[in-house]
Amino acid sequence: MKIRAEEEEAVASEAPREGKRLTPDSVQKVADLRFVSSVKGQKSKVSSSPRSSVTGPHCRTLSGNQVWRSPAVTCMQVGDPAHLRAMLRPLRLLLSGLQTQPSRCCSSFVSRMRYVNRLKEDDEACAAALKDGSIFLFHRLSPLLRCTDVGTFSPAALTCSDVQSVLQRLGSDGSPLKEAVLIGCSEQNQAQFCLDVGELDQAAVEEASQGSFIDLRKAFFLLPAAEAPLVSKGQALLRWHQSTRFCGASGQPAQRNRAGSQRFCSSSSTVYYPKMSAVAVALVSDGKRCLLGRQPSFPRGLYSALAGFCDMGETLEEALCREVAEEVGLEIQSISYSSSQHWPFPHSSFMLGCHALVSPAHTQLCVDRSELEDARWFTVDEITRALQVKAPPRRGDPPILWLPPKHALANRLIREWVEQQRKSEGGA
Ligand SMILES: NC(=O)C1=CN([C@@H]2O[C@H](COP(=O)(O)OP(=O)(O)OC[C@H]3O[C@@H](n4cnc5c(N)ncnc54)[C@H](O)[C@@H]3O)[C@@H](O)[C@H]2O)C=CC1
Repeated sequence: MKIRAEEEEAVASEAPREGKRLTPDSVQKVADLRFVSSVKGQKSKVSSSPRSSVTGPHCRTLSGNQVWRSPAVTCMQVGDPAHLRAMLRPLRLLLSGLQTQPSRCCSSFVSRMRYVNRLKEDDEACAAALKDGSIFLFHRLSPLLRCTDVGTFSPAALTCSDVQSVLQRLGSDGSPLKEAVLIGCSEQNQAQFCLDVGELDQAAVEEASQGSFIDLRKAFFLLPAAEAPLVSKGQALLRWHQSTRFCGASGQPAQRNRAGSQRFCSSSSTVYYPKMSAVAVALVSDGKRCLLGRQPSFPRGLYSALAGFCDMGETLEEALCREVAEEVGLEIQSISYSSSQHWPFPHSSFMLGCHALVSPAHTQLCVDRSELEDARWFTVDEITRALQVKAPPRRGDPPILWLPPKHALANRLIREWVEQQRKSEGGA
């Protein structure tokens, strides 16, 4: 693509350089300028009409915060037979945009994702973004939470200067800030980082930052569903850095990039990226009942969907069929994918959730007691009652069924199954 001199200048003026901060907006402006240039380039190849000129990209909001951008609008002289067509073009584009994927999308979501991607690649831009960003503190992998006015909990988002003053107050020179790891970008276009201050006294940091470090197992379930993934991602990245300081090939220290999205060993030229283990989780049904199992380590009364780590080289379907065969001795007939989740316990897993069907003629369980303490079929009424239970059963309480918490993918699969059963009962 050929960009003319003044456009190159315009692109350069928006492109990040020394002393100029990279923001989601500047990333978008550069993309816009390049886009206009590319349309001009394409136009001159297709048509050389002197009456046509490109004025710039055209935005319109279709829904929510999604802003779909149509190709650049071409201006025509009034009186030109093409004038009417040109005037109707925005309407045609809007209508076609409702039916098909537009050719280009520059929603604020896209800008944020591109911005985060740039920060991962550009150490200087990332260091600058940290100064304006928000930082989530952890102490030995426990996130800092604050209690809100309405009694709920929220991860404490500190500014860089807040963290600097906390560090200074505790006699630190501020160098721990270099260990901050990029986790994303907020909807307010602020880069988000996490930082473990485990070297400092926990109570002193809590006092200085007006929050409490809470173990992730507890924190995860105290937080609203929208905020729990943020702390779980932060913890997963910090844990990965703490356990991947050295190269497995050379034994030499592996250096991290500024964003903390990778580590590199210059001795063996190996790049390391954060890792997750793939786990298949399935809610097995025979069409009328669903199958749940429990491990001896589960809290009293808790039953969950069957799950297992994917073996190297296995597909999701193969892993599910193997796990169900191993754990309860059943053969799966069909699988439908539901959704996925990052699960931080005990270490990062990438959970892939499915619904699985077995033949109603072959539902006899043969439980492998080395894997599961128990597995049972439950009716939709039993599950519906269990979904109403608000607190786990205490010692001495009569035995009741207790289901995984709402943040867990297994809970989602169970709710989806109940909904599906109710629908088919209604349809029957
Ligand atoms: N979010 C959710 O809704 C659910 C999450 N889970 C999670 O899924 C994971 C797997 O579940 P289970 O198999 O029941 O757990 P598990 O912890 O009982 O693991 C079973 C066996 O897999 C092996 N293993 C452990 N880590 C591994 C790894 N990284 N890669 C390969 N093999 C490994 C070990 O031999 C272990 O004994 C657990 O981390 C569990 O917390 C399980 C069910 C629901």
